[in-house]
Amino acid sequence: MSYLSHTRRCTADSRVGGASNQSVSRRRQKEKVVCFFARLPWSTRMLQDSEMPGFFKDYFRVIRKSVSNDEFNQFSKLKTDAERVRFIFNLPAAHEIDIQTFYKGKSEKEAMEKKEAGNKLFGRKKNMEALKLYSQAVVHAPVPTGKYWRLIKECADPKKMTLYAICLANRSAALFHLKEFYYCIKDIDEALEHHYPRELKHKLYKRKGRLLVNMRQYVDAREAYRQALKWLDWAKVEREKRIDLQGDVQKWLKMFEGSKNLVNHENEFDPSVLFPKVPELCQGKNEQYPSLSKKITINEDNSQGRYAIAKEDIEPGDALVTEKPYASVLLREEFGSHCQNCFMLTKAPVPCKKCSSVLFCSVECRNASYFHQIECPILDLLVGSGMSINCFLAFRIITQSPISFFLEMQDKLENEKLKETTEAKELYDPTDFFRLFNLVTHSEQRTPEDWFHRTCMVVFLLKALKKTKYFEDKGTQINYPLFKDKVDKVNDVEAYIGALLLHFLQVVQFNAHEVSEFVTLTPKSLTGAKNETIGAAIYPTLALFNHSCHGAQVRYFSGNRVITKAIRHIAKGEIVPENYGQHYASKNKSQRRNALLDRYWFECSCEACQKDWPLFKEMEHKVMYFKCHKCQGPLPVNIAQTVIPFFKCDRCGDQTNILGALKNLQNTEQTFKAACKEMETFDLEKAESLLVENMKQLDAVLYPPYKDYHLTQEAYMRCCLHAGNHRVGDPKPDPKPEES
Ligand SMILES: C[S@@+](CC[C@H](N)C(=O)[O-])C[C@H]1O[C@@H](n2cnc3c(N)ncnc32)[C@H](O)[C@@H]1O
Repeated sequence: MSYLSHTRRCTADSRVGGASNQSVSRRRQKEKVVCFFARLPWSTRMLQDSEMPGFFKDYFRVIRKSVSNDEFNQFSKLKTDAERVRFIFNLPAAHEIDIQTFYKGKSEKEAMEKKEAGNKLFGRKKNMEALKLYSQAVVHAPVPTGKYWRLIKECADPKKMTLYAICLANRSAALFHLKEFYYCIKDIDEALEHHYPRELKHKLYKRKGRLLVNMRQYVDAREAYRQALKWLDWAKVEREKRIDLQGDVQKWLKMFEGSKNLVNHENEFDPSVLFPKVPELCQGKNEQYPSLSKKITINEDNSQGRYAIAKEDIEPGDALVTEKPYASVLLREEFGSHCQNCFMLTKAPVPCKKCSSVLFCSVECRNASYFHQIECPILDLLVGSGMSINCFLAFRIITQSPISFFLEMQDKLENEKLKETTEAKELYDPTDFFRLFNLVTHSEQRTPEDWFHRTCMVVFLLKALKKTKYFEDKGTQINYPLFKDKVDKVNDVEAYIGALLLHFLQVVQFNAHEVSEFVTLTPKSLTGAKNETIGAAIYPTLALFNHSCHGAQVRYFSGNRVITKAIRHIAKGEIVPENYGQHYASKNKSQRRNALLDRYWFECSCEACQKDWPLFKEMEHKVMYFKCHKCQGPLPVNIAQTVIPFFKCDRCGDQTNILGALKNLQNTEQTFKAACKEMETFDLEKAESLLVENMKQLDAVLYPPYKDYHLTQEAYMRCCLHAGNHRVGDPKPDPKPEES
């Protein structure tokens, strides 16, 4: 369900993420076996989504063509990001496109129509349907900002001024009947803050009073009834009716006055329950890396950079990471249904005050979204450029903080000792800008063409940013001339922001993650369920995990917060890897290694690559690797030819009788069957714990790869995904498979 009636139309030709999603689904079609590991689905090297229309392609071509070989040589010798930005900015060709701002503004007409349609359904007690229409009305209604008297003076149309509040109030009535009390109160408060007609206010306060009584918030309820009584003086009703209404309210007030110790009981309604539960980290928070479990720490070496390792044995099911993103961006096609700030599905959306292009789940999320105040007038321009979601993410890192924030950082960033100040032993705070800044960029390996392409994108983004109020922050104007109207000039502050953008375009290339939501066809079945991408985000601690084609964690989300849990045993001292979308069971070694080299610029040498593990469909299990009872070393056993159950370990020389292990394997079968039953009856918590037990049983006996372990992991991951962001509905359709 989208509350933005024109979002879908608009996405057909100018989506940020639509085409990316197509490529995800396409990949999934091919990877029927493992589909929950994907890191960033869109090509992380590309600045523009290759499948998307958009003018950036042409913009880049024009600039590149305008540069002579000599000029390009000059560019390739530049050393700093700011120099590169200035170079491209000073090219006349960079100013050949005219950047226009454009608000997808409010529509009084549309709001009125939706409200009227909602009223009809509400009158027929179709509250759910009415709620949807009222929500659309709320999104399209002009939001009066500023003081009432000022708006009157400016001759604002009084009807226009109250429309937003009336739509909210109507929606609150539908929410009341749907017993969605939390959202109902939120709507009432928002309506009262936005010029709800004073002659009707008594009704809203009375509704609020009833709700608060329901929620056992008696002190607040008394205040709401007092307000109702006060505003009844303005009600346009016959005298008798007024007396009636007053009597009703006074009855409640008397009841409150009469009761001793009137209190607000503990509010059962905690808004955090709206989010999927975030588990406690296994053994609690790591003191140095608060997003990690105590069982993990971060190491560093010359060949692999930083990576996570196990400080002690990790078992399947252990919660290893929970982290809020430093920045996140919702896919364009989710704009009509999810909150821009926290990515939650919105039940009663709150719109931007100026445009009707985006939604928030609450006033709090709207207030927390400084980035949208900046991006609002250029959102369609950015979308129309066809830039990838990665570029959007780099841009968001800038737009989510005011310019003053970056100016304060400037000296520190230029300080050569930056690395030292953020190194070892110190707290690794994922909200710290410097931690983000220090993520991998591989700048030293970039080609001049790569720098040129990236810098053109930066110049486009900078030109767009200059069209907003971003650079109008006080500090900038004092120290630097504002070139707001001079579109082809860049001052020091703008060049500095451009340099940061160039840096973060590189950071997101290697460190961004997709954010997903699990879509089930019905509320109580996982059959046909799919994990779908809804956005992208950057998690400064999770970004420190290196890749292995034999992934060790399932990743799922609560809003835009990431959670990971172990899906296999990892011994103390071993690397705790992530999987960057290249799993051994679904892609062969050369496919994986090529993709990793292409996207992440490293050659994978994980165990699956070194031993060239088979694909899932090719696992035959003639030879299985049992564990030596003494040293845990691998014992290769050819099941078909085995007569004597004793096997000598190559590592320690001891003999192991595998009969016990074979018996245990039979038990694991029972556990798996029991878990499947629980999944069928939809007791996913029970299923989850049986699957954890099953993984532990298998871990005790055999080394991977083998089918049973993989199937257990898959089932477990589905249970975890269901515990995270979840929607019931039709998954996005898979496009036709790619021609090979
Ligand atoms: C998301 S970062 C991982 C953290 C990174 N190692 C660091 O020092 O910050 C991705 C980069 O890490 C390196 N990397 C990841 N997995 C690797 C692996 N298995 N072997 C070698 N390098 C790896 C690559 O340079 C890759 O571009």
